[in-house]
Amino acid sequence: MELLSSTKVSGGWLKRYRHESLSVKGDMVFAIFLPPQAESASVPVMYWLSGLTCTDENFSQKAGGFKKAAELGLAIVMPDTSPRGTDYPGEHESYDFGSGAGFYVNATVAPYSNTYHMYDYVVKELPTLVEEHFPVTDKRSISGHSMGGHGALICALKNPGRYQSVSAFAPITNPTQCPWGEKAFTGYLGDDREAWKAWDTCELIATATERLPLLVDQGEADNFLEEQLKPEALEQACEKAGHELTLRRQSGYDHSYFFISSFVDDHLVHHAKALGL
Ligand SMILES: CC(=O)Oc1ccc2c(C)cc(=O)oc2c1
Repeated sequence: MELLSSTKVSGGWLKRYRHESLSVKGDMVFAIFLPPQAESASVPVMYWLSGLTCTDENFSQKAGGFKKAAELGLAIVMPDTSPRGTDYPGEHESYDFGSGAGFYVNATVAPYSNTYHMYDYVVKELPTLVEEHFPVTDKRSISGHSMGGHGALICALKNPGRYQSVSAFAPITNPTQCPWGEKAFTGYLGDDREAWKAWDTCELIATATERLPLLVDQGEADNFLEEQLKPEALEQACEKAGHELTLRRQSGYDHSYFFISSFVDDHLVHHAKALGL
């Protein structure tokens, strides 16, 4: 692992690293915020999954979450949103597919299947690395925004026992039924729509064996609300399965990090409680 930068913030430290990833067969960059408590004890971790076009840096620079995380004694790990450094057909042509748009799935269609294994990376490889090298416990929570909200929800639903809590900001709730999801899943998973269901929150809710309560914030002035995000589909799936959902529709808020920064403290407190802080 190569340390790229180390910055003191809110009494803790924000560090960025580059490392060689086996899951994506190439270098990946991630950031970790270590609260002041990590100087004398191991602390639990919240994984933050960012959305389309983002990198490990968006949460650090725009969410404003480190003051509360420092107060709570919570580490935050922020991975990148896709593998980098390849040049597959279509990889750099649009904001919603390829580079910066890994969708937190394991691609099965060539050439993306060679390296686009963001699910394995964020669920297994990165936590193993983080727990080996930093003063953190194996108590984990997961959250994210938009494409990353979808990622957080599927990672939790597909891995009972792995996370203590899950939350999301404006998540893509039903990717098999919206344009962003249909485009990404076709490119990464192929034409068999049945295979897509293993990566769709609304489908996974029906068969979830663990019933972690979901906390979701959604801005009502979000331009992507009706066509892409579909919170009502999540509401219906949760209602049908008897899965606890706190869906907060926030009046006037859009899809930006201004929205995230307005409610990030609530999510951090939600995770801290579940993590026993
Ligand atoms: C920094 C920032 O604003 O990030 C951002 C902007 C737009 C989007 C969209 C449209 C989708 C998504 O998944 O993430 C995302 C993130």
